Amino acid sequence: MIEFQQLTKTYGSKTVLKELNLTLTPNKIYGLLGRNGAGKTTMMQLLAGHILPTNGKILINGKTPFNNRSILNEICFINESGNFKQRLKIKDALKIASFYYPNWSNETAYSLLEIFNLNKKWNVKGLSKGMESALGITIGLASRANITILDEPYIGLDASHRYKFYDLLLEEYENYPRTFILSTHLIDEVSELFEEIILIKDATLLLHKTTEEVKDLSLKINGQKELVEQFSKGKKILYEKEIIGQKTVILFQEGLSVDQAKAIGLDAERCDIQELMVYLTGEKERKTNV
Ligand SMILES: Nc1ncnc2c1ncn2[C@@H]1O[C@H](COP(=O)(O)OP(=O)(O)OP(=O)(O)O)[C@@H](O)[C@H]1O
Repeated sequence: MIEFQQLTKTYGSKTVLKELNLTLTPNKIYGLLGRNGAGKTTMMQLLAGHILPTNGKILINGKTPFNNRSILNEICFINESGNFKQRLKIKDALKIASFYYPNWSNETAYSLLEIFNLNKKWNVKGLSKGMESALGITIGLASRANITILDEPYIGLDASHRYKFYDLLLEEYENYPRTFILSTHLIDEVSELFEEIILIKDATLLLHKTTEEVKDLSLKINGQKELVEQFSKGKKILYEKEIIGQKTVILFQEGLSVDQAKAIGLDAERCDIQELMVYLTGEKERKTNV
């Protein structure tokens, strides 16, 4: 169980996270989402015990991770870069990780190296951005850490390797259930993996729900302007666009029915997560349409 309790992190006068409360139950794949600078990496650094909160607490099974070796051995945090010392060879990086993580799987590590076309004798120093990402993913998955945090580790990976990674992640998760926390801007590719979505905006938690719940809060309707406006009246509008008498609106609130919208002659469907995140985290959020 992971608990963020009234967690605040400031850097100088900047509040990066403000009185954040969040509880994560074990063995799920979480998507941590938000715009650039929203505070995702900071949250992950706090969880991984790399930094201390300014106020509030972060607890893993009731204990603070900072300086707590037994908890930290259960957490694998892979960043988008800079995970490994440049002077190491790949095999040394794997060896160090194997000492650190009690559930480490050498078999998984070496099979992933093969999948990602990495040679254990190569120096970390000479790796391309994509290769370094592949090494990060290899260690992240082979660690079998109870809490595996992947902060945009796909940077530089080509599409075919990214999709391979998504498959491998699911395979690992099914065979060895554990908590994965993934931060990404490639939402359309990854959102199917997420069981729950955590959305950070303006230093606060905007939303924490299952992926299905988030989708069910949305409704994209399209049709004759008057009909769309009639249906939208009193509802929260995230987005609207009008072209020659036709209107498209994205609504976001509890209790929106696809069938009800269709019954009055509108095209209606749920939104995909990528589209929703764009509008939910947008600069301007539309108020309720009255
Ligand atoms: N060590 C630091 N010192 C000062 N400011 C910091 C520090 N670390 C992060 N910040 C600031 O905190 C804010 C949140 O940064 P963070 O890296 O957590 O965002 P993020 O959501 O991960 O962004 P991105 O999606 O771009 O990676 C940013 O404004 C950043 O400049």
